[in-house]
Amino acid sequence: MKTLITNIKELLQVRDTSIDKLQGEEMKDLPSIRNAWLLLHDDLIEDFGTMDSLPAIKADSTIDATGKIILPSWVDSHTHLVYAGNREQEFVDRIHGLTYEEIANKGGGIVNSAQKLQETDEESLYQQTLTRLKEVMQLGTGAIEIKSGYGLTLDAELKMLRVIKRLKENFPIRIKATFLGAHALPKEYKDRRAEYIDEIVNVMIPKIAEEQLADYVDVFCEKGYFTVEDTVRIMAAGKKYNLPAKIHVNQFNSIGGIKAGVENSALSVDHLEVMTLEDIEVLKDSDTMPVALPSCSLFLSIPYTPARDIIDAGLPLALATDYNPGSTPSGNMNLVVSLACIKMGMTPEEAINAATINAAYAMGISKTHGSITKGKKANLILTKPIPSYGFLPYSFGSNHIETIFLEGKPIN
Ligand SMILES: N=CN[C@@H](CCC(=O)O)C(=O)O
Ligand SMILES: [Zn+2]
Repeated sequence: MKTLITNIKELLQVRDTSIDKLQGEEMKDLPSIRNAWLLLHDDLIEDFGTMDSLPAIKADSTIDATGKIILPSWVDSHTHLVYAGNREQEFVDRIHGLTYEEIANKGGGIVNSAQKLQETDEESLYQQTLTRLKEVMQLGTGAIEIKSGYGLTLDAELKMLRVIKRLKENFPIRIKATFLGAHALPKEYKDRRAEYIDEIVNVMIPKIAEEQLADYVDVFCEKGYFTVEDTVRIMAAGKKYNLPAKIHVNQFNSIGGIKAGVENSALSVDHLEVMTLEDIEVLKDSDTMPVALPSCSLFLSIPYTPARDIIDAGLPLALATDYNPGSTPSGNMNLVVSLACIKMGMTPEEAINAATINAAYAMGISKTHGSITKGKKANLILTKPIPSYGFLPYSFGSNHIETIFLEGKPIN
């Protein structure tokens, strides 16, 4: 099946050779072709060029994209899409003055979600999650990482990971699963944190690896949650089972999680709202992708990741939503791209690079996703008629998407 798209006002993020990631100055450049054509063959990008050099192509269908822009679909490399119910009450508690930390200390937060999830059967959890997945696909997300971490028992963590596996099987979106057993200390392990880490390392990771339910491991490395030492133990256990790390670090405090992540070849270090000069220094010359989650900063009223300091130091940066019931009940990558420009001083070019090619790197799929490159997946956003690509982050809160193509097929 061949689909030809013609008269594209601008085809964005065109890369002739597949690149892995962009860093520092490179992020300022967003290569594009104006007045372009694009040919899709089954699920892949076959070819593209300028309209004045359009060859004779026998396509099964042709789409005229006059006035419209095409870019690779968003890649959301950090989400907690599987959860039960919601935490609306905590939202209201915060409006009344309680902090995220105070809510967690009185039994709310992650353990609250864990209790709800433990009481929810797998089918209901699957149904609740697929509603969210369909929603983010309509918002232009064409690849997504999904974490466990609201189970906190072997059975409940397996239940979450099985839901992710079913989603992988049933939807055209690319999904990677991350095991986040160390998201919060379960109540039953109060004052026995080392024993919970033992359970994660000796029981949960081997079982999950045996059932091939995860691609990565994660830890919430933060004061009051898990220490750098715990994080290192879990990353080492993950490595043994071929599960690289993607970790939560520096959300509220800088405690050395970034250094530990880099030393253990973490694929990404995520959150980074609180960064020291040393944290930035340690990321230089590493293969670890820093990931910012600006809609979490918006929702919790906490600092935004210092994108300028990171990029101006020559580092790469990726953007993701962090979609979860507590700190970010939104999976809208369009909003994330806008916030990156409005609140983090990123240019539209930097933000789009961060939400496509660098985000693909952060979930280990930059060979197949994140740019318009021959042979990559035909996962695309076709916009409505808009004046320019800068209009996407500028005109925040509006939906500029006309059609989403996943694996070469329109899904809306
Ligand atoms: N910070 C840790 N985990 C999630 C929030 C989890 C929750 O509050 O339910 C995050 O990335 O923001
Ligand atoms: Zn998160």
